[in-house]
Amino acid sequence: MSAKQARLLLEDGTLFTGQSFGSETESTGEVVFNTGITGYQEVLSDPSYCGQIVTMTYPLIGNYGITRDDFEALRPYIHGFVVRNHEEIPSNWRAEYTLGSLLKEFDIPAIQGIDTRMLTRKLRHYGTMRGILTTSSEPVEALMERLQGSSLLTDQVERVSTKHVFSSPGMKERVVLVDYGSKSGILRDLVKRGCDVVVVPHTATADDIRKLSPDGILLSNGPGNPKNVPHAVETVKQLIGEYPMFGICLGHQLFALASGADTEKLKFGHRGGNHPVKDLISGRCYITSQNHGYTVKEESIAQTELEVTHINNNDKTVEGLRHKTAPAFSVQYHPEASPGPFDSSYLFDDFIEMIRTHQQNHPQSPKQAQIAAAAKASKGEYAHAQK
Ligand SMILES: NC(=O)CC[C@H](N)C(=O)O
Repeated sequence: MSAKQARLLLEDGTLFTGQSFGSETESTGEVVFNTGITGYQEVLSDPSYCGQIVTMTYPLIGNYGITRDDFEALRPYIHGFVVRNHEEIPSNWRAEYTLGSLLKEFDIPAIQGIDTRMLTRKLRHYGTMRGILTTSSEPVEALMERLQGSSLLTDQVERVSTKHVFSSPGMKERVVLVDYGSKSGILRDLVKRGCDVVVVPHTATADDIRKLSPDGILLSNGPGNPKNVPHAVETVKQLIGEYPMFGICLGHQLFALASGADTEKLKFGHRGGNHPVKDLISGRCYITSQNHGYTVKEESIAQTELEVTHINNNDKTVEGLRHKTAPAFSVQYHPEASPGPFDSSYLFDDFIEMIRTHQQNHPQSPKQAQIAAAAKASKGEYAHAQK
C-alpha cells in the first residue's frame, strides 16, 4: 500500500509535497529546524517545541526507533515533524516501536520525502515562518486561507507545565524546580546529585516557593516567548537574592527580564546539539545543545546588575549571565543535554556549590528561620492545596 500524500505549505507560498508517516490530520505552527545528527526522540519530546513544526536537517530519521526511556516529557507537544527520509524498520535492541507509530498515537502529522535542505535554507534566509502540514487533498488556496487565518500559540507554558506540585525526595539540598515545560533531563541531573527536588507549576507564587524552604531554585526551560508569562517574571523578581538561583533557557530569559534586561526574537533560532559557546571567564569553548528562538538583548544588560558570562561563537549572542551581587546565574543552552553533548553538566555542580557557599555565608536569617518553622508546622499544606 503506498503512503498517503502529505503537504507542507509555508506562509511565503512555498509548497513541499511528500508522503505522510504520522497521523492523517492537519496542523499549523511555526516551522523551525534542528541540526542534531541524533536525538530526534529528545527533540520531539522536548516541551519547548510546543506548537512548532520541526524539521531535522539530518536526512535519515527513525533508524533507531522509539524508546520511551529516552523521552524528555511524558508526551510530545510538537505540531508536526518533517524529515527527508523516515526509516520504518528501526535497527536497535532498545526500540519499542517506530517513530511513525508514536506520531500516530499522539495525532501528530508528519511528512517525509521532501528537500529538507531547501526548507532549512529558506528558514535561514527569510527567518522562521508559519506553516500548515496536512494530508488533505484540498487546493493550495484553501490551505493558504486556513494558514493565514491561524495564529501562533501564546499559552504554551500553561499547556506543558505540571498542574500539581510533586516531589522527588533526596537526602541533600532541597531544590525547587519551577516547571515552565521542564525537560526530564533537568530532574535527572538534580536527582543524580542527591537533591531533594520539589517541582512546582509555573503559577507558583514567591510565597508558595518560600513555604517549601528551598536551598536553591531552578528555573526550567519552556516554550514560547518569555514575555507571554509576566507572572513568572514577577515571581522570579521577588526571589532573586533571597535564594541561590539557576535559570536554564526560558528560565534564563525570565531571570534576565526579572533583572531588568530585555529579550527579542532571533531570525531563525538555535536548535541542535552542536552550538559552540564561549565561556568569557575561562576563554574555553563548549559544544552545547540548544533549542531557543528568543534571546537576551546584549545592549539591555548594561543597565542591570547582570554580567555576560557566555556568548555564542556563531552569532555572538548572549548565552550565559550571572548576577553581580546575588547568588544567581543562567544559561541559554541545555546543561542537561540528551543524548549529549555533556560538556556543560558541570553547571549543575556549580549550582550546588553556589548553594553550599551561600549556606556557609548566610546562616539562616531570622526571617528565613520563621518561614521555615511556619512551613514545617503546616507540613505539606501547599502540596495538598494543589491537588
Ligand atoms: N528551550 C527553551 O527553554 C526555549 C526558550 C524560549 N521558548 C525560546 O524559544 O527562546
